[in-house]
Amino acid sequence: MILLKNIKAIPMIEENLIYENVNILIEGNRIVKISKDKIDAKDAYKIDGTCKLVIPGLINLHTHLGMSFFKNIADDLNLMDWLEKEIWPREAKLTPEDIELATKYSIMEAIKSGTSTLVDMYNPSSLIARSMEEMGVRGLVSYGVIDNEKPIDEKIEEIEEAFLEFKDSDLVTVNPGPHAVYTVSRESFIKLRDLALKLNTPLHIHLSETLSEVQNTIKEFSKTPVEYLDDMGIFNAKTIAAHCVHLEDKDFEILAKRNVSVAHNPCSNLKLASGIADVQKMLDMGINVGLGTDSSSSNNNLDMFEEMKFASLLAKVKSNSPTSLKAYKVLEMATVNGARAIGMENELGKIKEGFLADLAIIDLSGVNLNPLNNLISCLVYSANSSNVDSLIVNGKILLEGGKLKILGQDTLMNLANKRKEAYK
Ligand SMILES: N[C@@H](CCSC[C@H]1O[C@@H](n2cnc3c(=O)[nH]cnc32)[C@H](O)[C@@H]1O)C(=O)O
Ligand SMILES: [Zn+2]
Repeated sequence: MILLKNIKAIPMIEENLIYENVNILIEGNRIVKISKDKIDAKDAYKIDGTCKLVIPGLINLHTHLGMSFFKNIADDLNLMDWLEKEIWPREAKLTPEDIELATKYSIMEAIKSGTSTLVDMYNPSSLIARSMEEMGVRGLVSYGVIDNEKPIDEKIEEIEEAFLEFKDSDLVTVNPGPHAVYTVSRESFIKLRDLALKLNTPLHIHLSETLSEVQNTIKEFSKTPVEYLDDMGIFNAKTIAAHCVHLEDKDFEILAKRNVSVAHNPCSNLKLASGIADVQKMLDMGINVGLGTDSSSSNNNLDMFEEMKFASLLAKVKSNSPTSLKAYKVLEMATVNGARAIGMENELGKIKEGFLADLAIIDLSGVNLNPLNNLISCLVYSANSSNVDSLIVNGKILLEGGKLKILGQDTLMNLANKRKEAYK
């Protein structure tokens, strides 16, 4: 049992609602009681909430955890130059041991920035899922598929095996992740969709990220990437589509009608000069939009606070209106909407009795956060990951007082700095 005592909370159950002073009891992996009155729980581990704020753990809806060795070595390029000239040749050399180390490094970075759930796209899935379990975070582990020499049927077998291996896991689910329309054939797309339907998992893809992706697809198939996938029935599976930067009006309509969730990655889109997604329009049309960082090689960190601020500021410029994407809406993207995208909206993304105990605690004493006025604005416009004090995932404390409770931070950092040399 864990008891958070006298803490401020943003429960994300009603716009702008703040609990000024509450007690929250966690039993097992759930929040069991939230009360203004004293909660008696003698045996509980107590966390003093003085000068602290608790929010739902953040949900990073799109990332590639295995890419942390490539941070800050392939900057200032557009997507295809970055992938083809710099990233794919290096990824071809990555050993499974190094993918594990890079993944754990990224998970550490995520934990320290208040992220409790990660939606990843990489492989091998069983290794990534195991790394998430070992470090205690929640995740959707999408097996990234790019068509190559390895037959698609073999990959499908691997995905199914990994899915079954983690079927009973409290933390992770394995699912298919066809990379994009320019790397995956029609036949593979359909097989991976059928697999997602069979396993009852989401499908995770990159979609309409750059103008050239859209132009090439129109040239080849006389359809936008969104239309091309829709005509194939891909969105029959519950889809998480990363980016959606270049959409035509009919594309917005298709995404809304087919209940596709979008993972918005503002920093990566800016850094690769892909463009600015029209998030306000998506939200206005009822499209579920969450927030992701993409990898730490195109971002170049996994700080969801930075991502929230960029999302809000960019939406204002994009729609030429400062009232676009107000702070509370961005916070929703990083919590409630992320939970909806992975089908967990009834137990994740809010601070509510019965919900899973995934909570991030912010230390409100930071100089950058004070003088303290509106707590919601403070989180989105003033905070960064260094203000994260603690993280609880599935009822377990992973970070406390800014310190990792599990794997040694120094050990991971030293190992990663040594191994990165192999990929320069
Ligand atoms: N190499 C794997 C597939 C990995 S899927 C994930 C892929 O997405 C790539 N990636 C990372 N960020 C982006 C992005 O923003 N757009 C498109 N691809 C990306 C990443 O480099 C990686 O190759 C295989 O075929 O077995
Ligand atoms: Zn990506």
